[in-house]
Amino acid sequence: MTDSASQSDIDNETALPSDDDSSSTGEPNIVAETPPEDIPDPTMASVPVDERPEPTLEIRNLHRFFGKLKAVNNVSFRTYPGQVMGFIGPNGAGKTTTMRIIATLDLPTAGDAFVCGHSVVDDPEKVRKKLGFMPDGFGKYTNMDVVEYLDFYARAYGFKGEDRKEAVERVLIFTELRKMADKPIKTLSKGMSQRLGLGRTLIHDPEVLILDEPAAGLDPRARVELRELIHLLAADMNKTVLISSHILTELGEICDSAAIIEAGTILVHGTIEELKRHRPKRAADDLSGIPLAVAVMSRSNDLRKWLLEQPFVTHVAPAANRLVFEFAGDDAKRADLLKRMIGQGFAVTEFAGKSETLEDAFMSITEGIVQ
Ligand SMILES: Nc1ncnc2c1ncn2[C@@H]1O[C@H](COP(=O)(O)OP(=O)(O)OP(=O)(O)O)[C@@H](O)[C@H]1O
Repeated sequence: MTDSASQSDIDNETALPSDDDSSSTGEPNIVAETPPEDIPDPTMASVPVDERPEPTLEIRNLHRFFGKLKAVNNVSFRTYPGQVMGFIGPNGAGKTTTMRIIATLDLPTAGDAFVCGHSVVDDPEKVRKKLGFMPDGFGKYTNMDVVEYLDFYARAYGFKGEDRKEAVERVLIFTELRKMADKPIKTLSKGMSQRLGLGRTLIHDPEVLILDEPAAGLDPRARVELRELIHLLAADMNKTVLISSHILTELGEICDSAAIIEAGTILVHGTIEELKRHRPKRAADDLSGIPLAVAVMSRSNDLRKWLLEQPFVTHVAPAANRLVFEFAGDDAKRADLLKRMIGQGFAVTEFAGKSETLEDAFMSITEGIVQ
């Protein structure tokens, strides 16, 4: 897993601009790129560099400034065929700006992105053939039928005759919109409408899919259905999917890795398991530690008071039928704490590390910075 510390190490090694370099002009002053072998790559961490496949999506030192606002500030990552990567961050973090650049709808202030080896700066036409982009909000021509809409996009991508019919049919079947083919778009539910948007993105059978908040506004069933389609695209059809969301838990089940971005900078990039285990670096005088949970058959209030007096224990709080607290001691001290607790006559039924959710990770990694 990479975090902001290692990213800044890379910056120093490659003489990328410090914040101060660009504050007066709003222009980054890039003099060297991150060497490809140093681009964050959590899913390939255990694969020797010379045995790794070619990435289908590679973002290299991407910057996009709007005046002095650093909407995207030195973002780098890679993904591969058959992988789903989550792009997670609060509002205004820089997700859409990054995705628009990958989709060749905007140009970077500095840096580059490569789709199947083609540069978005130098070869946008080649990128567009390989890439499908589903934006946050998209026009739907609501008076058109579903089939007309898909046919329109198939024409736009240059399909003719039987090939066009086949492309539309393939998408209708994949998105399970076949039975809605002749219905006007305005009669579709939000979930169906999002599936149609995904279908439009798939009409030219791209290798890389960029999906900006595709699950926003969907009810739980529609979310599950969309998630299933995205899983199929990667697992069965070997596509690379970059998907953004505010909600980490939503992506946990389908993503191979996720990058958490805030204020234009990737804070952490890792596999989902790595993100769950992530602990922010703490100041030397910060006494808080790993979260633990303890349950007792009775005398919970007494235990709470007792815990508050113990060394290395902080943040004691009741949660459901348990007490949760943070413990800064090592394993031996943790074992000693349990021994003394039992020695005090507490009937302990559970003493364990509190399981971390992706939401816990998101909250501990991001700070709520708004630029
Ligand atoms: N064309 C533009 N001109 C000026 N500022 C912009 C422009 N586009 C985006 N921004 C700013 O760049 C920052 C990043 O915006 P972006 O839309 O990429 O964030 P996001 O992570 O996608 O947020 P959300 O989840 O709300 O969509 C924001 O502060 C936004 O206001």
